[in-house]
Amino acid sequence: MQKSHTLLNNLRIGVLGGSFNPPHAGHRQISLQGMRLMRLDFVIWLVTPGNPQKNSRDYADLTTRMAAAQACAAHPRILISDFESRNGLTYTAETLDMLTSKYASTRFVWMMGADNLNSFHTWRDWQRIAATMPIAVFNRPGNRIAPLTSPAGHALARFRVPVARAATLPDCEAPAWTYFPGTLNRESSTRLRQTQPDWAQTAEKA
Ligand SMILES: Nc1ncnc2c1ncn2[C@@H]1O[C@H](COP(=O)(O)OP(=O)(O)OP(=O)(O)O)[C@@H](O)[C@H]1O
Ligand SMILES: O=C(O)c1ccc[n+]([C@@H]2O[C@H](COP(=O)([O-])O)[C@@H](O)[C@H]2O)c1
Repeated sequence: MQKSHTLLNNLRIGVLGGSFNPPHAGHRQISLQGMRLMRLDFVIWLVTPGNPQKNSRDYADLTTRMAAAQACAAHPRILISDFESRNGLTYTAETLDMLTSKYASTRFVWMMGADNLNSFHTWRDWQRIAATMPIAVFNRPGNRIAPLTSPAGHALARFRVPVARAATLPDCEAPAWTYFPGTLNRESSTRLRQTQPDWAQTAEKA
């Protein structure tokens, strides 16, 4: 009992926050890539009740996005969570504070696409986020160079851990981050909303 409890406490978990409106192959691909290269036990898709910088009236409801995420992930080590809505959270800084205080011995890594590193300096308390847990940034078409020279990329440059040492990232003291140039996935929720405008109704019926 004691042994399995200790094992649980030392899990390595990637946290991929997102709107998932709808979820897609790009989310799955970076989750599997992150899992493999950082030796993560699990990746949690943290389905946001609403990105504080987006208009949540444009979203499908949380239950629909969660169900679609479950169907899209279809992987025993990708977990879908409504942690933010259950705890009345929308800002990532607050979410990560609560996660790290609730699960003090879990090694968390915040995961995001390169487009979000470009705008990271506009997030509330972004420096506190960077000081809370290591960050994994995944390349995305159209974002090859800009993220590294973005205000946050620039400010955090000296804390960058080379991708060759990505397996150590979950063990690093924050701030620490790795940029994964890896396989690019062109999928986006924006494109899917255009090509499959009735995706939410389909997900609700499934
Ligand atoms: N194809 C992709 N490659 C790398 N990262 C991605 C990709 N798609 C999404 N992400 C990242 O996954 C996280 C959640 O993304 P989100 O749910 O907003 O999907 P999205 O495709 O970016 O949506 P939208 O097109 O509506 O902005 C974000 O950090 C985003 O950068
Ligand atoms: O906390 C913030 O200020 C903040 C600003 C923009 C985005 N976020 C979070 O970033 C994650 C990715 O958002 P999105 O909409 O690009 O999927 C999601 O968890 C959002 O809540 C957080």
